[in-house]
Amino acid sequence: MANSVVQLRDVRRSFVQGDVRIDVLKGVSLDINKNEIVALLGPSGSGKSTLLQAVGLLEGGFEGSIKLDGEETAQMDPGGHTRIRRELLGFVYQFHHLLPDFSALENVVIPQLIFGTSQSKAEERAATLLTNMGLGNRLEHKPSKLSGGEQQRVAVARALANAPKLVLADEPTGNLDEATADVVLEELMMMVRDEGSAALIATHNERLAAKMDRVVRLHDGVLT
Ligand SMILES: Nc1ncnc2c1ncn2[C@@H]1O[C@H](COP(=O)(O)OP(=O)(O)OP(=O)(O)O)[C@@H](O)[C@H]1O
Repeated sequence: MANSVVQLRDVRRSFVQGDVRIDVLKGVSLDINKNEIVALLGPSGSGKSTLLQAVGLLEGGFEGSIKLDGEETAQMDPGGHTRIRRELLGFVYQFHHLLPDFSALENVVIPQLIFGTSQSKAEERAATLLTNMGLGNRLEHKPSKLSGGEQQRVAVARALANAPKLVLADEPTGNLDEATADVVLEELMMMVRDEGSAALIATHNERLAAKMDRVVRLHDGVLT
């Protein structure tokens, strides 16, 4: 479908260890439209991270069809997956994973340089994104000089640096106190909307999920 950034059909994933087999995803189908922000809820261990890994092309071992921006990724080689991750996707994790020796600005510049953007354009965009996240006066600060919420804002700016069509976020505010989590999530959603991206955001927080465009729930290996 022309309007869908994500189209999953009957995605399955099992883990086998010794005699034990766990069927985590038992036939997940999902469409996410351009500009749509979808909350992914489900109890601990229900497979939210596993599903994000499938959509993020971060691991193999999945069955079914995973179309991203209309392209079938299931039979692609790892080079194709790397290209799609770079061109289409942005990631935010529960822990920021910023580069500790680099400033906030540099953390948002570096992925753009890897993408092939010029230094000056990358710096300009990084400054704009960080300013929009309320960090205009913290550009030169290293992560250790920033609070948890500020670090996560930098991680959001970094995820959006290459203008991804889809942001995948795994418990992006799970490590923050309630008030900060609310603000950072609002900002993440605002930035995703401003950038014209879509997002799939795994969370345990029903209240925050209710602020998104749509809620899907993983239960017993399928989405409801
Ligand atoms: N590499 C692996 N090998 C074996 N089992 C795995 C592996 N990765 C995940 N699992 C299992 O798959 C199930 C789903 O895990 P997953 O991390 O996707 O759940 P989740 O919904 O994200 O959980 P949480 O909310 O606690 O982060 C769990 O039972 C987990 O133990």
